[in-house]
Amino acid sequence: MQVIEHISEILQPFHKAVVSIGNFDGVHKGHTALFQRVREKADAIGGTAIGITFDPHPLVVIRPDHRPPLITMKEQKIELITATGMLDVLLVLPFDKKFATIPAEDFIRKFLIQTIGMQGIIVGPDYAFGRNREGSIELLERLGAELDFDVTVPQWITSENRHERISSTKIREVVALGNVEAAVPMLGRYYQVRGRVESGRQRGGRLLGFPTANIGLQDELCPAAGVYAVTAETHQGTHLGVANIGYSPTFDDNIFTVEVHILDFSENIYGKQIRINFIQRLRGEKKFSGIEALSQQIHYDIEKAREIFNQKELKEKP
Ligand SMILES: Cc1cc2nc3c(=O)[nH]c(=O)nc-3n(C[C@H](O)[C@H](O)[C@H](O)COP(=O)(O)O)c2cc1C
Ligand SMILES: Nc1ncnc2c1ncn2[C@@H]1O[C@H](COP(=O)(O)OP(=O)(O)OP(=O)(O)O)[C@@H](O)[C@H]1O
Repeated sequence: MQVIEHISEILQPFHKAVVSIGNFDGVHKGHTALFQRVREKADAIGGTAIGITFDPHPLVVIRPDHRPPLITMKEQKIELITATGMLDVLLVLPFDKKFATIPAEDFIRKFLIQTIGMQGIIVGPDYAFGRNREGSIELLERLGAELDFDVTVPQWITSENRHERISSTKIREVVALGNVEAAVPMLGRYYQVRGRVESGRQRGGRLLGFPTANIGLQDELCPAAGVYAVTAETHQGTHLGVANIGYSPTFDDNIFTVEVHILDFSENIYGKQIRINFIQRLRGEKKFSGIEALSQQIHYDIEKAREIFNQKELKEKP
């Protein structure tokens, strides 16, 4: 899949472009179903399957106070879309204030038709884009009749054990509440955060007997404070672990951290990028009477996490 991040890189329209447009935050099962339809339609007409997304997320520019925490940062989003194997091209359009003022009709005529060469578009049932959400399905259908492109609106994709439709919003809600398990059927994978290992307060190893890698997050969605069974991906592979998110109330410094104790692991990974996959929430954070009580509880947490891993046979990368 070719990834294009600047419009100037598009030198001529694509051959019979079939496109889908969206933020695609999380690249959830609803999004992958759309990509599948784009692939099928492109194959049917011998065309090019194209995804169009934006960077940063439009709300960061339009309503920064309402910007959602992201399920996937740009790098992971591109990786996941690539991994679907369904698209030929992904356009990641730089989104800024000027871009936000383009009327939807101009965007369709000048960009989608003239620049991209669009012959078909596939969007979900509520989709609308552009200034004031003018780029509605009705507008697409009207211009499709005039300019000769097809508009396909598939049914909502709902998750197997829930009756509501899958959406980035719903995934953010459940993860923010710590219900990371509920995100799995919607994402088709575990919820993951990525970050660089920063130095912590040096208490974990020395005082508690459980060294932890502290992770610096950027704009990603952080699961609710608490303790989780996780896997951690390092340069050495995938390991089992227990993560703690919160303020470590047993100590009084009141600093928010995301940290993971990787089981059976003693490498120095300061400064390295790691990825944490959230399998299950074990409990909320608690204030303990002292270091010994906390340390004992972490032993129990690890036992519980090992049981969960064994049940799920999660020795390898999920
Ligand atoms: C699995 C696990 C569970 C934890 N649970 C709690 C907790 O319930 N309450 C608490 O105050 N700290 C908890 N901690 C955080 C420790 O207090 C923290 O790891 C310690 O302060 C070390 O911090 P440092 O890595 O910055 O040195 C937990 C840590 C881990 C790894
Ligand atoms: N469950 C779904 N089934 C089918 N299409 C979907 C589904 N969810 C989103 N889409 C479609 O995917 C495209 C991208 O949508 P978008 O990035 O806004 O995702 P979203 O999950 O609706 O996000 P949000 O919850 O933040 O609005 C749109 O055409 C949208 O209608």
